[in-house]
Amino acid sequence: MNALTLAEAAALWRGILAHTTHTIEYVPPDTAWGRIAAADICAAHPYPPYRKSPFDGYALCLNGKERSYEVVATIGAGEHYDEPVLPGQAVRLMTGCAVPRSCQAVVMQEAVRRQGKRIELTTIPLPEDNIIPIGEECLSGEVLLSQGTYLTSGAVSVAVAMGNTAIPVYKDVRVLLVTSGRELVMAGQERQYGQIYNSNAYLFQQLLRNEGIRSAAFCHVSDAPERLASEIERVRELAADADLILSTGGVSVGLYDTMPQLFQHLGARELYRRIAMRPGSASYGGLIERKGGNAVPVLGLSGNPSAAFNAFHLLAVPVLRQLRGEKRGDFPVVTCRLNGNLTKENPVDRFVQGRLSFAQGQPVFTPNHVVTSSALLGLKAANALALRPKHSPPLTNGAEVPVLLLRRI
Ligand SMILES: Nc1nc2c(c(=O)[nH]1)N[C@H]1C(S)=C(S)[C@@H](COP(=O)(O)OP(=O)(O)OC[C@H]3O[C@@H](n4cnc5c(N)ncnc54)[C@H](O)[C@@H]3O)O[C@H]1N2
Ligand code: MOO
Repeated sequence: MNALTLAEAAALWRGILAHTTHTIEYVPPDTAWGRIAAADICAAHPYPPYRKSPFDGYALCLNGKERSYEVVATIGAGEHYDEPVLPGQAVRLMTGCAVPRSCQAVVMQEAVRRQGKRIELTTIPLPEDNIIPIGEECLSGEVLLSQGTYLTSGAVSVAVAMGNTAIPVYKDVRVLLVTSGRELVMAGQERQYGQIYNSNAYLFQQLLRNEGIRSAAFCHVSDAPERLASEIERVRELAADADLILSTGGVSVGLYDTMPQLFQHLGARELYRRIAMRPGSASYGGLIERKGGNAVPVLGLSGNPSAAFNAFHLLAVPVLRQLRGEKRGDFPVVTCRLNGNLTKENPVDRFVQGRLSFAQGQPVFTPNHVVTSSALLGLKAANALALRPKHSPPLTNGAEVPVLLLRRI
């Protein structure tokens, strides 16, 4: 059986996906969240675009050491006052207002005494005091978000703030998610003895959303031999417009582990059948060539929940990010103090599931209570994987351990 290390599999996918053709489309900002910038997104104007007041107060046309000013106008944010303001005159203005051109400083309203149309300053400001200059944060034409950036809500807000109305993004990747096994029932269905809920379907759908995939096509196959032919046809139809096929379960050596067979019928060329890591070693990789289009990666991940979670992050996320055109898609590695013991032998690379948290400001890794492939309950809080390379020694409480944080930072 063809087993690769995780590094070998990752390099194999990187090489294959380097040939991916990405299509650009322009979308309204409210649909850009989670998409990947398909071009550098630039500022259409400087920021701020005008001399801006950070306070509710008064803009002054300075008049030497004079403390008494005449208030000649009042403006709110969005309004502007274009009449000349003479030395000794002031304009009452609100936070965010454009400071009138002939004013040199702003004073907060708390720093003046107002009487009728006049104000009395408690201190005399210097020129440019309390005025945010044009272009303090960026100049017109500056690159705000480079091509390949994952668009967070903050990134989208910046693009909008800087005058971008149509956001260039890569056409989204269509994912087909397949689960397998007669023992599985969906939430809300009646569970018979010997059956369990199809929790991976819900796990993967949300993990895909975290990656910006709003909705994935979903299909469950029973793994019953007598249904294989019809199920292959059903998956074939759904797979016709998929850019990535992701499955969980049915990839090991059991009699009913029929996913590799199913993938073969879809025209997949097998790349590997096993990854030298724990958990998640039961893992299929394949590729379906498409005439005139990108080849479709097929990732058949283990059905065991913990193994599936690990393999999703370690194998599927890098593939998905590259397919979507994201640059810099790696998870960060954080050196943590171990809160617990990692005593298992490591005959192959091991990725121990657990939670990264902080104690007195220092990162701490707490392994899940049960760390087998089939473990389930640790998933409720797992956000990290401790890296235990092949042949690395056991670690005890308090030791330093490198940890992959399964989050974008
Ligand atoms: N004789 C051998 N048996 C097994 C081997 C082996 O090398 N020789 N490998 C073991 C390893 S390691 C793993 S991991 C599992 C992987 O099995 P599959 O990926 O084929 O998955 P299934 O057999 O379909 O299911 C395994 C386990 O997970 C449960 N499952 C499956 N799908 C879901 C789902 N969508 N939601 C929740 N739980 C799911 C399933 O009921 C099984 O309990 O094989 C070992 N066996
Ligand atoms: O593939 Mo299994 O998850 O190694 O444990």
